[in-house]
Parts: sequence; C-alpha cells; structure tokens
Amino acid sequence: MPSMSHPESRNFNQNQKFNGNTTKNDVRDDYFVRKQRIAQQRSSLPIAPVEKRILEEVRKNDTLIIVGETGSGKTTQLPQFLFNGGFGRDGKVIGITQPRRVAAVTVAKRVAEECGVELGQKVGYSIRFEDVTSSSTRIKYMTDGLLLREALLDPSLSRYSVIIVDEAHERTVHTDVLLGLLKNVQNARSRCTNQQIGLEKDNNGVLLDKENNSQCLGLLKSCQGKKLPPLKLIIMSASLDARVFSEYFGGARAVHIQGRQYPVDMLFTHHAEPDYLDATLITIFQIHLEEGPGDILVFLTGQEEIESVERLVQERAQQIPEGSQKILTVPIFSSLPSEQQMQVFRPAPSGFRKVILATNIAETSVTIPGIKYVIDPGLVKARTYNPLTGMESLIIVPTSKAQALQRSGRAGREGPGKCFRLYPESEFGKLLDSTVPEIKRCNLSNVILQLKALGVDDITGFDFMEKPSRMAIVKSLEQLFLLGALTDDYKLSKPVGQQMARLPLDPIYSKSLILASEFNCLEEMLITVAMLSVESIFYAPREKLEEARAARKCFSSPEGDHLTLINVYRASVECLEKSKRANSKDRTTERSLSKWCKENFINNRSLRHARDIHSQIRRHIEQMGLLVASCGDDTLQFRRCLAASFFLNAALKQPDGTYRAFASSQVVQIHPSSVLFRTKSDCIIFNELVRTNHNYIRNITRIDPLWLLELAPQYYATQN
Ligand SMILES: Nc1ncnc2c1ncn2[C@@H]1O[C@H](COP(=O)(O)OP(=O)(O)OP(=O)(O)O)[C@@H](O)[C@H]1O
Repeated sequence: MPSMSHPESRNFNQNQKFNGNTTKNDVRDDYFVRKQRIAQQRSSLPIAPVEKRILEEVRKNDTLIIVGETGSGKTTQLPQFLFNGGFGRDGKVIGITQPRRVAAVTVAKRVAEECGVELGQKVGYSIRFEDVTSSSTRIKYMTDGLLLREALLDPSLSRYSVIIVDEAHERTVHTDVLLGLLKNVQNARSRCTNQQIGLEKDNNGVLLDKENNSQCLGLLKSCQGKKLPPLKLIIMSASLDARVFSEYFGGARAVHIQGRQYPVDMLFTHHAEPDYLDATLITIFQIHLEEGPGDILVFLTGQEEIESVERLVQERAQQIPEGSQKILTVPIFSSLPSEQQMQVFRPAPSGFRKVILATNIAETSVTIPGIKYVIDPGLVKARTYNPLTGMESLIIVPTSKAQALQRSGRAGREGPGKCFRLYPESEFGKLLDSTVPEIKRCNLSNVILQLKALGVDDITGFDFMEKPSRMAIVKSLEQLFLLGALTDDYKLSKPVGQQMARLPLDPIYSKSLILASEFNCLEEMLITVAMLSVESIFYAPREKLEEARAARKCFSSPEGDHLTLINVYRASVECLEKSKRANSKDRTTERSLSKWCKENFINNRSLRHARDIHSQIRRHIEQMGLLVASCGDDTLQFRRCLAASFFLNAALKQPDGTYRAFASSQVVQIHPSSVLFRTKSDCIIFNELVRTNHNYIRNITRIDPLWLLELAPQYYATQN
C-alpha cells in the first residue's frame, strides 16, 4: 500500500463548513428549493462580492487578465455579470472559449440552469458538429477551435461584444492562435470605431494595405460600414502567469480574485512509486475503505490505461464484502461519445461510490458533482514534434505545477476535499511551472492552413504569443505545399487548399478524402479516416489473448491494417442492419451490436465513436459536392489512393527486417498489433508513430514503391 504523508495540510481557507450531500438533496428537492440553493451557492462564491469592481475594470480596459482560485466562480459567474452589465445589449453576444468540448457543454448547462432559462436560448453552447444556440443567445460557451472556424466566416467577430478566453494556461495550439487573432481583431475594430478607416483609403476609396498586414486589411474591410464597438477581451485561469499575458497585450491589466470556497488537503507519497497504475489501484481502495463518503476522480493518461484500470477495479471490487458500499466505475476520455461522457455527471445510485477514471479532459473548468477525492499520479500524455524528422508522437510526461493545481481543484467544489498525489512532495518542486505551449511541440500544418484561410499569408510575421521555431514553420509549409494545399508562392490553393481548410481534420486526412473522390474510393477512405480517428478498435484482455487473436484474424486483410479496419466497420454495419431487419427497436439493435463486439473483441465504445465521426465527416463531404463512391473489390485502387495520400509516411524494408522512413530516414519497426507484423513487405505506408523503447509504426498497408514515384512525383521525383 503506498503510504501517504500529510506533511502540511494546505488549507486555503478553513472558515467555511462542508455543505453535506448537495447532489443527493438536489435530486430530491423540488424546483424552488433547488433554485434557492443555487442562488445561495452563487452568492457565497469568492467572485460574488467583486462583481461591480470587475465590471468597472472591463469597462475601463479593452483587455483584462483575471486570475482566481479554481472553483471561485470565474467561468460560470463572469459571463452573467457581463450580461447584467449590458454587454448583451443590441443583439451582441458574450463568447466564452474552453479548450475542451465537455467543459463548454456542462458549464453552459449549469449557467442556463442558474439563469432559469432553457439551454439554447439566452445561454447556449457551440462545439464542432453541435450548435445549441439561437438568435436569442447572449452567453455562448464554445471551444476555442470553434471560434477560430467562426472567424473564417466573420473575420471581425462582429457578433461579439466580449470574448473570454478561459483556461488560457493550457496554451493549446488553438488558444495561442486565437490570442494572436483576437489581438488583430481588437486592433481593427478599435480603428473602425475611431473612424480612422478613411485614412487607409486611396483616391478611389480603395482600402490600402499600408502596414503590409493582409489580415488587418481583411478585417478592416469586414468592419467597413458596420458600427462595431471595440472588442473586449478577458483572459482567465486559476494558474496562469499574468505577467506573460500582460506583456503580450501591451501591459494589459491583471485582476486577482482572492479566496477559495472550500479547502483541499494535499497528500503526497513518502517515496516515488515504481508502478503508478498499481499505486492508483491501491489508493482507490484505500480511500474506499478508510475515508468518508464522496466520489473519487482519478487522472490517467489515455483510453487503454483507463480501460485496463477499470477492469482491475471491477475485478477487485467483487471482493468487497456483501452489505458494504459498492464501487461504480465511470470512464471519461476525449474519444468517448458525448452522451457517454455525460454519464460522469450523473449521481451514483444509492449504495455506490462513484470512481471516475479520466484523462486530462476532466482537468479544467468542469465541476463533477459529488467529487471529494482526487487521485493524481502526476502524468499526462503529451504531443511532441520533431521538426527535423517531421514526426509527431505522443509520450507520457510529468504534469506541470499548473496542471497539478487544476487537478486538485476538481475536489473542494461542493465541500472540503482531498487530493492524493502519487509522488513525493520533493518531486512537486521539480515540476515545470506551466505546460510547454502546444504550439512549440506540434506539427503546425493544421494551424498554418487555418491561418492561410483566415487571410494571414505571412506566417513568420504573425504575432504569436510564443513563436514556434522557424524550422517547424518551414517544415509545415513544405508539407502543405507537398499536399497541394499551397501554391508555388505559398498562397492557399484553389480549390484543394480551400477544401482542405473547410474539413475539420488533419490536413493529411482532408487531402486523402479529396483524393479518394478522384480514385473512386471515397466510401472506403471515409471509413478509414473515421476508424483512424479513434483509439484502439481491438482489445485483447490478458486472460483471453488467444481467443482475441483468433477473432481478429477473421477481419484481417493480407494487404494491411486499413483494409482490416474497413472489414471491421462493414461487419458491424451488417450486424446492425441484420438486427434492425429482425427488430425495429433501437435499444435491441444496440444490444446486438454490443454482443457482437464482445464476441469479436472489438471495443464497442471506439466503434460507436467511429460511426459518429463517419456520419459527421460524410455530411461535410456531401456539402462540398465530393462523389462518395466505392471501389468495390478493387482494393488495388484503394491502396494506390493510400500511397498518394500518405506518401510522406512511407517506409522501405532494410536487410535486417526493420524499416527506414523515407521522409525522416528514421529506423522504425512494425508494431506487434499490426496485421503486417509477421508478413513483412518491401514497401509500406503508415499513419502513426508510437515512441516507446522502439520507434513503432502502426496502421500500415503494403504498397508498391513505384506508386510513390508515379503518384507523388512532387516529392519522390526530386529525392535522390
Ligand atoms: N454543474 C455544476 N453543478 C454543481 N455546482 C456547480 C456546477 N458548476 C459549477 N458549480 C459550482 O460553482 C462553483 C464555481 O464554478 P466555476 O466553474 O465558475 O469556477 P471557476 O473559478 O471557473 O473554476 P475553474 O478555474 O476550476 O474552472 C463550483 O465550485 C461549484 O461549487
């Protein structure tokens, strides 16, 4: 059992008392009692007494930075203050961005309830593929990526009076690009308001690009004729370095909200844990057996890890004596379909303690009712990118202090909480203060494509908060050029570049869909892209490895993993249709599919998510007028299309049986999960590089090396 030290309980404020079983009471209480309770909760939040002061600050300053403890009421209350202060007048909208979909949705629901309105009316949310807003929406929660897409259609963001960039400390690539863009929009809108626009026109009344800034010019044009108020910008978090943000926004004012609603005790282990998953498991049961009531939130690094811990908890939970409180495990990770994600917010049935197994998706903004304990092993799966090789991969790294603080902040929202950090306190001091901005460690081709579509041609000149390395920019520009998204002078190409920018996918996948319509295999490519967008379609429990292997063989294609995935998808559709024909009830059909998945060792959750993505992309594709045809049995055509699409990820077999990637010259190995693991072919394309102790490649298909020359001459004809 990992022994926990309790060196000092860092109680931020111990004056307030625990509020009891709020969640259970809420369910029982009638509407008015609940309303009263919410009003009471709101008035006791640390942000409540400073409403007037914050409003004054917003009126006085175009840009404001707000820092306040987790749970102090920033996300839910500030937009309501602004609405009450008149920022929703004249049809204007107060926009709040979140790095994650689940936060945008759940916070919007909570605020709609606090306001006593139906979701989608005064308060709404908008996330990719789901818009719950209407013309009466004045407080709109959304993901930062969605606001970027909105800017494509309305560059001056003319509907918004205020934009709040929440959880800015996360420094996702979208947040960073958004901040640069918002700076431009603010600039352009204040120039429109100051009526300096006339100064920018030539004798014929044509706007001049005096500052050689096409983005600003585009914005000024879009402001023309509209009377737009200046755009107010608020940057918010519990754990950001206000100085850095203030400097970027020309000395913007920072306001600190004092106080915390409830204390959270921090506990550390005495020693480093050699096996953090084992330590996690032990701590879950330690809390369950020794601590008082309250649910547990556990932070893990990914779907596979969550599912294996889930199985282990369920196994051990069977040993809990009859009559004691039972354990209910609920997973949450980004590739889980939304309605399943929402299950973590439902109260556990009586007699159960809820154990939520989450990735960092539950780290910021969300309030999960009932959570009293947080277990934090201190690790996170992060993207890394090597601009030299052009390869992106995911690795498990320690969290930053800011992330650790956010995680502990998920407890102590309804009453005092405890956070169990599964590492010694001395290790905490060694963590980075904040997470390295994603823009510094990811492939930039997606960002650059979006910026180009927004009219920003000079990427190196763009005012990034933290500039990505020149090499990373050059490499990504080169990649976009090779994919045909950019012209010789690095402008967005028509129609390919424009079409690619419209699809909410990685440029390489967008291009594969566009190409597939020419190769008459868009049906197959759509399935492929959907299946590649989810984690682990197959699963193999340790005790049934042989059975799982045999089941997988039924779907295997000798050509590789892409066709294998298509076989799984099609077999699942067949199962669904068969069941529908036999029984029209949706629930029965889903049950048959779930049974089919179990028998075939297919991950039902992942498959459902892939079906979701499939229908969403299909809608986009059809709107774009691309021809969704199937190549039927002509799999050669499909493989040629894979070669034409993923030529940047091609590898050639070496005499020692390993492979060498063409683009990076890196030595890579086929992952044991690939159907081509044993039957090695001379030339392959792959979709994923996983770095463990080896450079493993996954999702592989065999191709003819001559196709590369024929189908990607822009790259291979110039290589020697
Ligand atoms: N869905 C909900 N159910 C119950 N209580 C909630 C809910 N959402 C918010 N609250 C209450 O409102 C408080 C303030 O939440 P809010 O998200 O506004 O805080 P915050 O300062 O933005 O926190 P963070 O920095 O962690 O995002 C929470 O601590 C909790 O008490």
